[in-house]
Amino acid sequence: QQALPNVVILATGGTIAGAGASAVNSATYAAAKVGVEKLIAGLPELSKVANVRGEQVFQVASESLTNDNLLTLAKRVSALSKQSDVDGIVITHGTDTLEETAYFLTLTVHTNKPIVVVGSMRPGTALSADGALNLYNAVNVAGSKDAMGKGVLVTMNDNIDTGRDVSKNVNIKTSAFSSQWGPLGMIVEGRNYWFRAPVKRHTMNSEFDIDSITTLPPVEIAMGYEGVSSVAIDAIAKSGAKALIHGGTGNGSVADRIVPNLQKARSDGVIVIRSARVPDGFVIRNAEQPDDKYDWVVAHDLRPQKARILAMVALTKTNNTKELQRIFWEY
Ligand SMILES: NC(=O)C[C@H](N)C(=O)O
Repeated sequence: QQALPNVVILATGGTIAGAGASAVNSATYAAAKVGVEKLIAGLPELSKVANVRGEQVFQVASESLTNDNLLTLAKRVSALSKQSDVDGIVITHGTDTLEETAYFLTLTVHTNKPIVVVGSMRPGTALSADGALNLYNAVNVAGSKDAMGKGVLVTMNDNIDTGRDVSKNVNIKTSAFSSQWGPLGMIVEGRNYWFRAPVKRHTMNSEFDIDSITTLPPVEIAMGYEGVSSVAIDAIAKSGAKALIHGGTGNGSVADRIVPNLQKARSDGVIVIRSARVPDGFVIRNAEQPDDKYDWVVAHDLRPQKARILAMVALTKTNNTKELQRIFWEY
């Protein structure tokens, strides 16, 4: 229909494409089973809000996605966003790493058009399955003029969150996703209600562009915990990783016995980035550790898995630690 927006659904798998043996199987099921055409056919309400077409990009549970998958998906999103017959793009995705893909797209796709990443916590075969409404909301937001220029968005459980801030904070339950700095708004019966807009650099305003990124450097994560040893750090430093994210305790603190190992990693050329394992953590530069002296970078408010995404993207442009720190403040 001419008056309706054109929305493309890129399907990648996950629980939103999952199927269980019975309606009571909300947690025991196989992810990534149902194809995109069947997802669309199962939701006739979509045809009233947008001209929808689907593409099956992958069919995997999101915990198994790779860096190459990320590049393939982002390049497809970028190409579609340049087409005049595409008004918005929805990506159906498993929820386990949805926040990482959403942040990667936020950083690398240059467009004002709405990009919405969506998943579900229950397979479509389960009682009170959440995927249909989440997808309906995603298509609505992707086809909305008022969603333009707000970066990559996530529509889970009636909320509209930014791809940058949102994380999976709960499993099993449908209230899985939330943002440290709050949602941007919510969607009810196909209408968007906005309350705030992102201020961190994203999409059109990003210095990174997926069209000129061909590979991502290896970046690994080592967690901090009581009784931590240097085993993970030493192994990562020797692996050829370009950066090591330390998911530190509390304010991104580092056990005194592993500080020399991190210093050694840095002097061997590995970028050391201090993050916090606290879900709503925040790392202050030169608090807890003398980052200037050690030439380390701090991850600002990013969780280890989000810091890894930004580090990979940033390292495609620079390995200067001052520049990397600027990037961590700005994105
Ligand atoms: N709810 C989900 O989608 C979980 C699933 N393991 C996935 O990420 O693909």
